[in-house]
Amino acid sequence: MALETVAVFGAGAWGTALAQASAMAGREVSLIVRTEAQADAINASHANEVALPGQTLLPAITAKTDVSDADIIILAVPAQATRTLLTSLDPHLLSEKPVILSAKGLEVGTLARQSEILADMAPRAIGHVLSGPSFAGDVAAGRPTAVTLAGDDANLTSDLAAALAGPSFRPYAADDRIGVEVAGALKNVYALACGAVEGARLGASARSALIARAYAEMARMVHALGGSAHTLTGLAGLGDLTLTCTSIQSRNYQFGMALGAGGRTQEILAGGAKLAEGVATAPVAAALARSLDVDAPLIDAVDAVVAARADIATVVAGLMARPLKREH
Ligand SMILES: NC(=O)C1=CN([C@@H]2O[C@H](COP(=O)(O)OP(=O)(O)OC[C@H]3O[C@@H](n4cnc5c(N)ncnc54)[C@H](OP(=O)(O)O)[C@@H]3O)[C@@H](O)[C@H]2O)C=CC1
Ligand SMILES: O=C(CO)COP(=O)(O)O
Repeated sequence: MALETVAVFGAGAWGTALAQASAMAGREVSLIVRTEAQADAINASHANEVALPGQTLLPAITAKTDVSDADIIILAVPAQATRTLLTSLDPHLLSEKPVILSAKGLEVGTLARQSEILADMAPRAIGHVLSGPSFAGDVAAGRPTAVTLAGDDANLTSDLAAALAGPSFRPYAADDRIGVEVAGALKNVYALACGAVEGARLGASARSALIARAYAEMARMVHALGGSAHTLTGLAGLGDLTLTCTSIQSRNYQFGMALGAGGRTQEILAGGAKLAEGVATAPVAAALARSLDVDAPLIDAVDAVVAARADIATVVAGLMARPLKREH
């Protein structure tokens, strides 16, 4: 299968960074934007000043409002927009093509993972999931980054990883799509919690305890959903959980800090917060845990705080008062 040309849908921070990584790997890239004005601005300046200010984009990237064909399709819109985007695309564009899902979130209403949305909307597409510790700014600037790329066909996934790999972007091929995408979605929920710990000044010990217990909870969720808990030892699990749960660069962590400082979700959103996928995913993950009968006290705690059903002090007291148990 030819893997020369790439179309990236979604010209936010992550879509632009993945376009840049693809261009660094030697691919010819179409970055699909929503308006001609956006396309003109990006092509004239060789930069996406809205999404990634100050970052020069490689000449192999052309911004467009549409594309008729590409060997590799990357979807990089927010998790809640993936279905709408897929509704608008010509099914022939995706048919028998590798489609890489890069959003990290679960769909409100359906509780669906990104690859379930793709299977629903474009059953002939060959779904892959890309996740791992990777801030858009780092990837676009060529700072060393490693991610997981999971798909069902081992040979194709390895070929895709090779087609996107560059001197500073290293995708590891894997086969556990469920584990990779559940990890990517849930780490945003835990990043809200860790940010809240910081915002409420509960201390570094609390944050590390939270990360370790989040890992255990995530393993229960992945297992219950049919993925492999072993996947969590890798980039999409441990790698992204530690990055997002400890870095103030993370938008989810920043949102959590605002919650921890006493802000309410609606106020923080109204104040112009950047995209924090965990806000939409927390109630979905909580519903999923209930439907699977998985014990998920941390997801429940984040859900309660995000929905303003409880304050941080109350959920922390509740977590600390849970019956003592053996660690494993
Ligand atoms: N930023 C990062 O470091 C990383 C982000 N991700 C994930 O990537 C996903 C996107 O995040 P990110 O790029 O940062 O978010 P941004 O908020 O920077 O950008 C989102 C982009 O999606 C576009 N968009 C929204 N809805 C649609 C739609 N229906 N059709 C077409 N385009 C649409 C927006 O377009 P418009 O501007 O026209 O509104 C915007 O350009 C998230 O799931 C995030 O978790 C993953 C790894 C790293
Ligand atoms: O997923 C990311 C890094 O791997 C980006 O995290 P935020 O969306 O929290 O900024």
